[in-house]
Amino acid sequence: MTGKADTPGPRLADDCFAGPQKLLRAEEALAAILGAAVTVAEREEVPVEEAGGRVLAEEIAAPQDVPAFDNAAVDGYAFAHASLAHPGPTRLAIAGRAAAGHPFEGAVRLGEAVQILTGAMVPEGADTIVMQEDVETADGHVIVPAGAKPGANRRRKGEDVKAGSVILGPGHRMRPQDVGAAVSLGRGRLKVRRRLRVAIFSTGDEIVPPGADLPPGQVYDANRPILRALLAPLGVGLIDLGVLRDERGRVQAALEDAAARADLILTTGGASKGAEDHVMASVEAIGRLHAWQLAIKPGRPLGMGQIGDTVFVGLPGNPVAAIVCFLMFVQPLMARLQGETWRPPLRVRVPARFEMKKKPGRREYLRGIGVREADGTLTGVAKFPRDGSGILTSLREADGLIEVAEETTRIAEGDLVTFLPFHAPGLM
Ligand SMILES: Nc1nc2c(c(=O)[nH]1)N[C@H]1C(S)=C(S)[C@@H](COP(=O)(O)OP(=O)(O)OC[C@H]3O[C@@H](n4cnc5c(N)ncnc54)[C@H](O)[C@@H]3O)O[C@H]1N2
Ligand code: MOO
Repeated sequence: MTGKADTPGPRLADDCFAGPQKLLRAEEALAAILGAAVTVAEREEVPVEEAGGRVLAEEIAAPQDVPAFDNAAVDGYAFAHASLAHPGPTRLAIAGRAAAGHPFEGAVRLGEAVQILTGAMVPEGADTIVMQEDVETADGHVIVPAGAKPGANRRRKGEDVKAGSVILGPGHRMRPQDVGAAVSLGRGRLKVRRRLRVAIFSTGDEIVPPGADLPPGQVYDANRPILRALLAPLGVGLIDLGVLRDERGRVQAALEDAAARADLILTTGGASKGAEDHVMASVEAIGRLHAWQLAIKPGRPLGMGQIGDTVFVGLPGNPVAAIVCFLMFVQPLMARLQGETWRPPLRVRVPARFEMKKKPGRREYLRGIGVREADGTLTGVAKFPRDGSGILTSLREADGLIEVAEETTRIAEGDLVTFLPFHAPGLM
């Protein structure tokens, strides 16, 4: 089912993440990532029922109008508007019935009406429909009140989609409404990009797998399960290599294995400058590595590299920094690798319900708590009081990130700040 690669040749330019040696601004880092990464996921075909969440790899055009015929928007009576007396009401003879899937055979003549159900084809000769609740019937006749507008309650052929129009294009991640639209155009199968293969593992002599005993000085491997949870909604093929002992030979073998099987390798920890780290050293030995220092907080160190055609990202070890860097840099990278059109996340401007001072030169991602009225209306954003990048509580309590620009040095209560909500609970 997997199509042949449609991106022949090297997938990545050699040394594509080479960047300047100074602190990289967030937008420079993003531009470098978007500029270097190319689509690696081949096309494949899936039944439309399984296309939800997949990245479309073709244009979807309408071969015919949707709806394909004029139909009733309500249960009621269909007739020619020209039949109505002025001023009304008008008594029309009921000539038959049209139900969804069971059209009325024949034409509706002047002075006649046809009983019609929602979704049924509007019979020839009729152009207007009145709701069942608005009429009276007796002796095989319907009494239509005055005031029906011509064309009332009629859904027109092509009013949803016109024949020939292109409704979706390559790079679009299919949402439920897109799946429905594709089906309504007659599609049974869709060309999509195959799932990205993503390998993850954790290293660190202090890292202990979930659920194990915790000796003094050790910490649980929270980052790998965090990465899995971050990757789950993106629908990837996951290669979880677990927690690796911090030993050069093992780490290098794991990286070689991962590079042979995955499009992307994600690790956390050991990303900071000068770290005695086998992961970074191994990537350097068998591929290329650039130790980026980003002008952002949290999340300064970011290892960007490649092993053959496989992209390597070494996220910072502190969990908050790892998550922020995943959201801001890995998601756009994955979009690129999968041929998905990347769009910047939604940024809303809301009044600050906090104040702060900051040094210029660095972009900060504060953890934001939406201030909401009882009905959910957002009226401002508060900041979680503690900023440490090891304080996972800050993200657990947060509804999103507050993005504070590099040049900003002070935020006063009521100033408009940029808020990036994690998601709109309960909606698509
Ligand atoms: N002298 C310097 N020290 C540090 C710098 C620096 O530039 N110079 N940068 C700081 C910043 S900012 C960050 S972020 C961290 C990032 O360091 P690493 O990516 O090298 O990460 P580690 O040192 O390995 O670990 C940091 C922290 O995260 C914990 N960790 C690591 N892996 C996991 C895991 N799988 N699950 C849960 N927690 C994990 C680890 O125990 C450490 O507490 O460096 C600063 N220092
Ligand atoms: O990158 Mo670090 O997040 O500030 O601890």
